[in-house]
Amino acid sequence: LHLVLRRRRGYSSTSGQPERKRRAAMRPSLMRSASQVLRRRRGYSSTSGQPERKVAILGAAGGIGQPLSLLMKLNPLVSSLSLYDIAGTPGVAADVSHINAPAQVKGFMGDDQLGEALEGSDIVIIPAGVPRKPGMTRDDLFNINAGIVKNLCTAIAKYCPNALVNMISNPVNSTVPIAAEVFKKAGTYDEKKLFGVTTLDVVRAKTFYAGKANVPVTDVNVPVVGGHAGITILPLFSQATPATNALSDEDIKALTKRTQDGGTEVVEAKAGKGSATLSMAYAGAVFANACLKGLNGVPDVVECSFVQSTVTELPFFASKVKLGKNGVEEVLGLGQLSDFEKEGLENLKGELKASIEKGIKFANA
Ligand SMILES: NC(=O)C1=CN([C@@H]2O[C@H](COP(=O)(O)OP(=O)(O)OC[C@H]3O[C@@H](n4cnc5c(N)ncnc54)[C@H](O)[C@@H]3O)[C@@H](O)[C@H]2O)C=CC1
Ligand SMILES: O=C([O-])CC(=O)C(=O)O
Repeated sequence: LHLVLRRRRGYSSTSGQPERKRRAAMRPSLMRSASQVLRRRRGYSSTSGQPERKVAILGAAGGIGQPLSLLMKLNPLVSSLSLYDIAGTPGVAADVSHINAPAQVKGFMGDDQLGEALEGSDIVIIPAGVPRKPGMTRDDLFNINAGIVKNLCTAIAKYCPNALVNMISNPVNSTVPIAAEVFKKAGTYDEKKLFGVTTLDVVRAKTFYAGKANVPVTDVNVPVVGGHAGITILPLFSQATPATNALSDEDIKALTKRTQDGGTEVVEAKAGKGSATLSMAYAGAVFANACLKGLNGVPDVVECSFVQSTVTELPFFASKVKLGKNGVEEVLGLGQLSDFEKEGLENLKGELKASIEKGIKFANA
């Protein structure tokens, strides 16, 4: 009886090993080791079979940086995690490095370690810079954050010009154009590799829609287009899935406004102690994971992001983007818009254009 039970559970009647293992053991060992050597030479990990991927986080000791470091350490697609900040990274790196997940963690602090932090990176995530306090707009952060982003991007152009850049630092509507100009000047600009992270807008739109439409939040998808500040954030609830006719025009207006003001809602609730950090770390990890999957050749990876674009007359615009082995594979169009969304689109263009131009002007000053 014991033997019959073991066989039913998938154990071989002869070796006593589970069938899976026994089949692997029968493969010619020479062929196996030759293919392993080849895969390792091509940059594949010897243990996971995934390509080796290095992710650097700049601003890793901050409110977003710390939980984002934790989430990226937990991502099985990351083999090397480089944590950079102007202060505090030795502690964050030591702490995160004790987690028994595969990524090798190293901390880097200060300008002279920035090059080493960046070298060989496949993805650089930038949550460096100051956050808002109540009463401020994201544009009020420009004076400090524009310079920080400019310096960090100058180093990226030098040390890892082929990396995908995930820009979180605000104002995203200006910091992404700043990065583009810095890379153009350095001769390294590739529009397929520069992303403004707008995933938190999508995360919020999904959560708020699910709550109002009373549908399971994990099933929900909502594209969010435009930019990442106030009215430039345009959720397309007419394209939300699962579709519902339970929402009135007033409901859609209220959901749109709540999504646009989501950042301010958190800033006010934190009452001077910064802006969204935990939900942003989650959103940043979702977007970086999508970039990693794209790099690794997973098909049909689509996320919204603020990228160089011809979807409208503006040079940068957030919309659905298909991610691939080189970053952006395709910038997808807006699809069918409701009249309310068409009006929102026209209304956002002035502010978004001005923010983009402000960034370009700063980088070239
Ligand atoms: N894209 C988005 O959806 C969101 C963007 N943000 C933005 O993210 C940025 C960071 O926010 P928090 O983490 O809350 O701020 P924080 O002040 O807690 O952390 C920022 C970190 O950046 C570091 N830093 C400053 N200058 C640096 C430099 N030159 N190189 C490397 N690191 C440097 C600081 O030392 C600090 O550890 C802010 O600009 C905020 O507005 C925040 C939430 C959402
Ligand atoms: O509102 C802020 O300042 C931070 C941010 O971008 C967001 O939470 O969407």
